[in-house]
Amino acid sequence: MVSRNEEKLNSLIKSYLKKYDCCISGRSQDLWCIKQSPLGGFGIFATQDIEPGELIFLDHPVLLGPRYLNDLPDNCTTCYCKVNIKKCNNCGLLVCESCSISENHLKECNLLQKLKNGHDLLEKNRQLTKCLTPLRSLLLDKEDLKVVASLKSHKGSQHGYEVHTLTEDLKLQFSSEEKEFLYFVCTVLDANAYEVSIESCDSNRGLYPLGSLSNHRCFPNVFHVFDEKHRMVVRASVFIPKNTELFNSYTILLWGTITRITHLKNTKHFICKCDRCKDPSEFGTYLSSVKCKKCPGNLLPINPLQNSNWQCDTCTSVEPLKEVYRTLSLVGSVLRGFNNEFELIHRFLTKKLITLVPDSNQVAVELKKKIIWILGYEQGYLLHELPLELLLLKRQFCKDILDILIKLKRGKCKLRGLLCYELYLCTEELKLRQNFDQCDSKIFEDDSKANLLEAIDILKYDSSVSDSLRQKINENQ
Ligand SMILES: C[S@@+](CC[C@H](N)C(=O)[O-])C[C@H]1O[C@@H](n2cnc3c(N)ncnc32)[C@H](O)[C@@H]1O
Repeated sequence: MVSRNEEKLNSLIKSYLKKYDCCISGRSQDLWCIKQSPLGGFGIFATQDIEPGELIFLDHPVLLGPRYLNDLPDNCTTCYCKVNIKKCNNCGLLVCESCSISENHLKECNLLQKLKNGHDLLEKNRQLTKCLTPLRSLLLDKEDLKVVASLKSHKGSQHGYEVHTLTEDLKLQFSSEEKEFLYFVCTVLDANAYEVSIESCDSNRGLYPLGSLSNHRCFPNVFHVFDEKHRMVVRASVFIPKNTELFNSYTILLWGTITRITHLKNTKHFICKCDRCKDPSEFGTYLSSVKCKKCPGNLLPINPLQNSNWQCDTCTSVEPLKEVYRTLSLVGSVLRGFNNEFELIHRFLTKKLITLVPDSNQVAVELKKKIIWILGYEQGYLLHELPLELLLLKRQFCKDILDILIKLKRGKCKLRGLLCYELYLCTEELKLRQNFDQCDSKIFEDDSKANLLEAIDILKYDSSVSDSLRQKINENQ
């Protein structure tokens, strides 16, 4: 990483965004600036009061490509589509018919011809694809290289495994400078890259230079989606007063504190000490809580930032941390075993899980999310086929999770948008089936409209929404 200061970083990032047409039209001044953060390093700050939902910045990926996964889907490595995909006869990368002769693919193909040094890549194309994102850095121009060099990188032997795959498994030949640079890029990607959903699939990662400068808080004040040009669209979740730092979240919002802290420590190498992490009940959500064995109360950590014992919020009895971990890892391991089997999930949730953890525990929430997207989508459970009680169950689970988002002070975010849309679909289906008296029907009508408008507002720039929601968004423009 090159030496950084506020002035250099602001000017570098602003000219980068201008080069890629990411300036927001009609605005005389940016709503953000980069400053030293009290958390260490740099962060992004509001230059004026920002209203909920306001567009704060657009960002272009300086690097974009597949994540390092063994089960990558068969998408075109250039445009990410799934139509007419074939293996390139020269480099082995999967490309669609039109991209096979595109400038972008040909540049990558030529680079690989140079690097492969007589070795055959055709049979190893899956290994190659998962290393493609850092490899693409060898094709960046000088200005973009400067941008990458200005970003934070991680140290440690757990980073840079892609270089090992490229040199040892694929036998690609790099100069020592290229190898060192590739290693650096991998450590920058690990510190900063975002998971990007393209074609409804989350197996891509993108390095967004301005997005990379936002620090983490477990109750973020901004949210982002990716548009059809793969730009990151960052908006305010809540009202953000002038000079406040803008925070993203590097974890899944509905994870409990233990899971978030472990994830942040292992992947981003810091301990978050935000108000949510410090609060035993996580703003009253009880996301990581377990049931007390002695009374109907819930156990909470005495000090969530230390390995403290847990105490019941009702009878005050104390349980050793080891025992709580045992319950949490038991219920967590069951979660991984479920596919989209409604009956099994529902039985486990209502008969077993509920005896071990409160119904807002992160595992219960994860199962409720699974159920919300089985009911209405899986064969045998399409919306019009659902018995009334399952339609009401889906609706209730949407409301339960929306309540948790409110307690977490999350404001607008992608999950809220998706849940509001599911609630809208449930209410429309209920309207079709039931005879309400006039008053009920008015409440239903207002509710349904408000949910649809909220979903449209939150997800209007998101290229990964379903066709039916996209149609509603287009009708509303
Ligand atoms: C994506 S970068 C964020 C920008 C970074 N602060 C910089 O100066 O470039 C991620 C790194 O920022 C730091 N960071 C982010 N959020 C933090 C927080 N809440 N507390 C402490 N450090 C944090 C950690 O070092 C983390 O690995």
